[in-house]
Amino acid sequence: MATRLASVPVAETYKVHARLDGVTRIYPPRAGHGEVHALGPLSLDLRAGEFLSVVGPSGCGKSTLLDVLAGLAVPSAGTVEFEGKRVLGEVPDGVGVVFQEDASFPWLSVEDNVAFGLRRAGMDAAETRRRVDFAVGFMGLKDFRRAYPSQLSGGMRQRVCIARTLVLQPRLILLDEPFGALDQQTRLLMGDELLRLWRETGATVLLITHALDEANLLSDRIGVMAARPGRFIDIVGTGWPRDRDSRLAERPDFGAVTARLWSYLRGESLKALQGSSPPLGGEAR
Ligand SMILES: Nc1ncnc2c1ncn2[C@@H]1O[C@H](COP(=O)(O)OP(=O)(O)OP(=O)(O)O)[C@@H](O)[C@H]1O
Repeated sequence: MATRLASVPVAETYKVHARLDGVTRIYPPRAGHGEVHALGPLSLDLRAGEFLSVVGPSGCGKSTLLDVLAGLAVPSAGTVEFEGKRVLGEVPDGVGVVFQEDASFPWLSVEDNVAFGLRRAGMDAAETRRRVDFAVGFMGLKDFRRAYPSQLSGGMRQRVCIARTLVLQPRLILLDEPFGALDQQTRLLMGDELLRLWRETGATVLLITHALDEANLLSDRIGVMAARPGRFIDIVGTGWPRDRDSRLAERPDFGAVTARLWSYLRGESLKALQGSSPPLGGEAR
């Protein structure tokens, strides 16, 4: 039986884990540019314990959606809730965020990087050690715990960043293109790691990605966004088993889901390139 980081899997406690309701985000004008209507109106119910990916053309508002859900950006209209409480301008307890860029601190060893957030929060040394040991072992970094980021590959540095989020015992994990800078093979292996993390912690996961195959492989549902301002065109359910891994791509029915995603995105990507988009409803529940 695998060790769970969260003591009770979220799916046993909540049905809807996080909710965006009629959310828009408009960036104010800045030097030489008018305001930017980046997002919405958009609604989404994130189901407890699911793995949901979001895909969409470049600049359609995916990162803005994640920032608003994480409490890192305040919506211009609409509401955001996590575990039934309003999210108001700060990352709620229980939410962990992983970004694309290598956010490890180069002057700290792997274990000090992983312990950083816990120490800053004033956690006692014994509990910090227990959690760091678990996260370092879970992410396959045991032999590198005293190494510095400059001594690690890009994939391993990204493991450090995930371990740093994992020690916070997040019940909702938000990832913004976490594997964007990695080569294809490392990306596939990291995808398998992420699936294992999702299964064994029982957390809810929302992943932003450009890679349609990655979204297909990893997800229970895939939200497809229209060109800016980002709204959902559709939420595609994959129906894949929970104990999936990258071998899923060998199934004959795998390609049909990716093809469906691409059929949506082809037109939207062209619109994004041409700088226009049609009015859409934006409801996805
Ligand atoms: N701070 C800001 N001020 C003004 N406009 C912004 C700001 N941040 C983002 N934008 C604009 O909002 C739109 C959505 O940006 P966002 O980064 O959310 O899109 P994205 O889908 O994540 O893009 P990509 O796929 O290229 O990473 C873009 O047109 C972007 O230029």
